[in-house]
Amino acid sequence: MEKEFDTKLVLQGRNGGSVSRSKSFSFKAPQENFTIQDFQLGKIYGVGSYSKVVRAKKKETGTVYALKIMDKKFITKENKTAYVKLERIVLDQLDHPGIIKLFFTFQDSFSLYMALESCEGGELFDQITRVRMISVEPSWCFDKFWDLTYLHVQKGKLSEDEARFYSAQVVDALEYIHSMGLIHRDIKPENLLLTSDGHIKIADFGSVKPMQDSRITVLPNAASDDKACTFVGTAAYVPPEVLNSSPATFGNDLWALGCTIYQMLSGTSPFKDASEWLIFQRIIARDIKFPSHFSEAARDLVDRLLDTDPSRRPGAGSEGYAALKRHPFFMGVDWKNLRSQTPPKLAPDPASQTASPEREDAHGSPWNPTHIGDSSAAHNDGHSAPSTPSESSGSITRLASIDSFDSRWQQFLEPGESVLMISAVKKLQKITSKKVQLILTNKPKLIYVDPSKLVVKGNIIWSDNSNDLNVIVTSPSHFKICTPKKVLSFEDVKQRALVWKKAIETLQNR
Ligand SMILES: Nc1ncnc2c1ncn2[C@@H]1O[C@H](COP(=O)(O)OP(=O)(O)OP(=O)(O)O)[C@@H](O)[C@H]1O
Repeated sequence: MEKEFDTKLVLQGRNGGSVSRSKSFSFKAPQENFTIQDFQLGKIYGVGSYSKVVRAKKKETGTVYALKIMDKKFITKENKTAYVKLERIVLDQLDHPGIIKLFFTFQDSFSLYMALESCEGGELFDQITRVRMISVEPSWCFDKFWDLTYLHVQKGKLSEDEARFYSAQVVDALEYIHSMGLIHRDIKPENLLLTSDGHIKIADFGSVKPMQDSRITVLPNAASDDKACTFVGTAAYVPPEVLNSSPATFGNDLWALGCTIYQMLSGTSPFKDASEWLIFQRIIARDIKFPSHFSEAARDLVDRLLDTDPSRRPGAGSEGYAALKRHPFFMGVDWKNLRSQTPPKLAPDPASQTASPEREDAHGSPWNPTHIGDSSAAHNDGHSAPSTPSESSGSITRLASIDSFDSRWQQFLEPGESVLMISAVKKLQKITSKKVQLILTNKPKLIYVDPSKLVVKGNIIWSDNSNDLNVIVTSPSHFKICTPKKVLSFEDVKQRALVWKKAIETLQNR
């Protein structure tokens, strides 16, 4: 697949229209002849819809990279080739301290590998939601079993100073991305990564859209789709005009920035609901509630960024980013020296405090890469790399978006059936717990699936009657699904226990 990058170029000229010419294109980040055996693999940083990102130390040099591993067959099957090519070529040409750097790529028969700058600080999402020892929340303590959990109450949001620091760095990087004629289209706290010293880097250019006058060289077949009825990105951050099939603009990212700042300050995205459909209704109705602790400046900035008219969002008008940067929320920000400012202290990942990053993944066991690379005996069909959610997927929960919906779960649906809510959760037993994918569909059907073996482990018998099916929330992340025959306990690390309850009840009362 990489060879195709070497073919004919399409250069998109500044004055619109595209110019095509034949030329061998040389990447800044070279295509190397490395193999996966040249790296010592460590923990899994994260799992995307078509990739797995792993900490990888080059044995020869000791340099640590974030290796984005993509299964060729899966990418082809899912028609993601254009997205992968575009991400590769865009990252190759971007050069900004606030953007993940691509160092080199390589491939083998099964996988494509991108060696990215590693962000040891994890996702901004985790900084927002990370568990901290703060206080006991008495109202949640009615279940003795969970008492210990409540000694570790989540702070769940950032201070305004922290949010200002991070959002200024995002604004700075976004200004650069937009100045290059690119729309990122998937700005959200999961794609804002932190270096070990706490600075922000924008990642995941898999949804990027070059504008007509982009300064980026785009290769044939690498431009992402612009089909009227689909959107790329993630449901909760998608702007209303995209739902109305308007063409993409820089304003799309500014809306997502508004949602992200709201989330930093409140702990949740502004448009939250039990299903994509309900989220879209809220977005279209611009149904925003501002928590009372928001300062006047924060509220005003978010309110303006979430303007239904994309051209009125600060940063999108004729004044460009100057209008955004001089907003009172950013008062005191030294825009020229952002990267030399002292970042907020990172809340540590509890799992990594006992684990050495080279040797252990986030759950305390070394990642076994048997399913990747040419030399792998286990990799006989090429389907397993990104298509298995992995042992770390418990922390990669997200609502499905139309475009990024993970096709793995489609096999559990009948024709015409669609997913209303899906989470990687832990099914809690007396002393053990098991990672499962909990899936609620419009049938209605409520099942949980073993994410590694991709087999249904349980079918919770549906009833519209709350006497036969009800959900008891015992904490922000813990809930029990009760049927006359049994009570099943789950933990959703992304604290969506109430969302699950609401989703099930909404469906019962439809
Ligand atoms: N350079 C990096 N350093 C550390 N972790 C990373 C890095 N790049 C990605 N990750 C982690 O891996 C996850 C998946 O990566 P990425 O978002 O690029 O994959 P994707 O398949 O494009 O995802 P998506 O489903 O959002 O399209 C990220 O959310 C992040 O947690």
